[in-house]
Amino acid sequence: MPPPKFSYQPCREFNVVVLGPGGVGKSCLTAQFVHNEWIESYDPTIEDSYRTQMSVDGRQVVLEILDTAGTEQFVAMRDLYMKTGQGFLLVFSIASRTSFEELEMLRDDIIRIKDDEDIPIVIVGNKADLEDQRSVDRAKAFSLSQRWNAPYYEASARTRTNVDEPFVDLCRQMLRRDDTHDDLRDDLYYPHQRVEDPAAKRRRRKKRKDKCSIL
Ligand SMILES: Nc1nc2c(ncn2[C@@H]2O[C@H](COP(=O)(O)OP(=O)(O)OP(=O)(O)O)[C@@H](O)[C@H]2O)c(=O)[nH]1
Repeated sequence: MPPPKFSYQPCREFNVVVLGPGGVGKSCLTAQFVHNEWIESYDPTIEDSYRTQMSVDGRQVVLEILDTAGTEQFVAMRDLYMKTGQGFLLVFSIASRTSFEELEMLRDDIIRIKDDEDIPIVIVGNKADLEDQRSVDRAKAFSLSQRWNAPYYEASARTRTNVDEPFVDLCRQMLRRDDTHDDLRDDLYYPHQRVEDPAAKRRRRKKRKDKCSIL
């Protein structure tokens, strides 16, 4: 019998930033995702970070999640974390039209600061349990999602509905982007070499990504 084949899958680490206006449920979504806990009280965030590990399509991913402040007085740090973020969860409340309208400006800032139109973004309409208070039509949110080419999820941190899905989707986008950039880097390293020994390629990639530690 031939020996089993092992394919090396390095662990990836990504910085995720959770953005959105104040009170839309960014902290609650993050706490549900990371710790499976529901927070009833409202305590405006200044900045909290979480580290968590997950498996996406069989690949190990470590996420450094930054839960940011939605309240105006704390937004001065925005430029800094937009620079370091590799994926963004843009959260609004389906019960607040203004929170939805504010997302446009946030995305513009991300694109301006990162100088890149193709950044991994997922839009989350939170508080979906408050259907009777809905003031943002699903169709409106979907049309934004199409315009930005960013997936849209309706979620409820309260009922833990669609809490994991946006994070997983964002991971997939970041992994895809990382893989593409790897291939581009490989072409730069070996401009004349069309076919590289696959084992050498794997060793080189392993060197680049071995920084990831298991939590
Ligand atoms: N009904 C309902 N309430 C929610 C949901 N998510 C959060 N809340 C409530 O909304 C309030 C604000 O939630 P937070 O998670 O603190 O909001 P935030 O976006 O982090 O707010 P800032 O820290 O000011 O940016 C809290 O009282 C939560 O209990 C949800 O899915 N449904």
